[in-house]
Amino acid sequence: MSPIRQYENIPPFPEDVPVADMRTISLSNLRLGDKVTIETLMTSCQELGFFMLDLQGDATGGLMIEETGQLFEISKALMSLPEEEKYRYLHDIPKSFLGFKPRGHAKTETDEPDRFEWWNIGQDGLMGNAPLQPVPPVIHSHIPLLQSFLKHGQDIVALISTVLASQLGLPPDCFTRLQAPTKASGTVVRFIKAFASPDPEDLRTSMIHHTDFGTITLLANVLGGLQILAPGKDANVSDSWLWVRPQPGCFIVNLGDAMVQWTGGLLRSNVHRISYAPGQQRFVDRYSMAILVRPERNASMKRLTGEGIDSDLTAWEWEVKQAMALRHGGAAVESRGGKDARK
Ligand SMILES: O=C(O)CCC(=O)C(=O)O
Ligand SMILES: [Fe+2]
Repeated sequence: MSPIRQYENIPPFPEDVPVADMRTISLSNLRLGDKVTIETLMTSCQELGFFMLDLQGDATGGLMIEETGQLFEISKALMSLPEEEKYRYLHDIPKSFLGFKPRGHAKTETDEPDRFEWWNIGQDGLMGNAPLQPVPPVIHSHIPLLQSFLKHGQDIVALISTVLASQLGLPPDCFTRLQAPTKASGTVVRFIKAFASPDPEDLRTSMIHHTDFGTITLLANVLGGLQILAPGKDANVSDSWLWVRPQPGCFIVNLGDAMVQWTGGLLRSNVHRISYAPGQQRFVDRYSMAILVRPERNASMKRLTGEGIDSDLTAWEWEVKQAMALRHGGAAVESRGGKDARK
């Protein structure tokens, strides 16, 4: 999503790039149980695994629009800290994914260094499930804001999870009870800075193609740069990648691999990446922010419906395995689950 004022004073998203045809779901209509909205949600989660969630007109959504605007400012201050200060909060993979990931610590698909930084703030510390991770003062002074943003996000994720479970004929709480915010998990609030790409000779990817490995991701961005792999297309062909046009007042929502696993492939997690931003936007640093919800650490990854192979791993074991593949450039280039769009 993006608070409307973030769209001021940035170069425009160009009109002449191929964009993904993403459906927009009204949060307010979803909450009201509107039949068409629910069906659209279900279809989006089966065919693309991505949709736009319009927060406007919903009380919680409105608060999140405000909070996102404030958090973007905090993210800029955070990422502008001196390098040596940021390194004091370096993540400790695979023991912990929390904290700062410097530029170049992962690879792109061409085996070159990535060009983004992120900073993961764990839900456990924010919820009091665990001591708060070490954070610099710019974050420490805004913990209540982060907590409020996270709680509102949890509310939205629970709503989506419940609707999807019901549509699949499962107990409505079957997903929410595997991702209770009060239980230890790998859920994070993530601040991302993808660096400007002014050099026309160097337009490599910022963040390698991947699928998210949790359940549901809520993403806020303002500049373009996010690309999704068109269903059925080859990741190695550049035409297969579609830009996502950020929409003011909307979150981009996508499903992760845990949802595919639990539903035996009935729902889809789609490959995506951060490319350079399109048009004149590539001359500007790009900030994005996400809540990446993961199952509880000890949640079973056993299938709840559908067909396919069960997993005996716990959610935490599963995530570590996937994160290591991502770090070494061996990330999945295939979307998982779902069904092809009707022609
Ligand atoms: O910043 C973005 O647009 C996408 C980030 C992303 O895919 C991730 O953090 O998993
Ligand atoms: Fe992602």
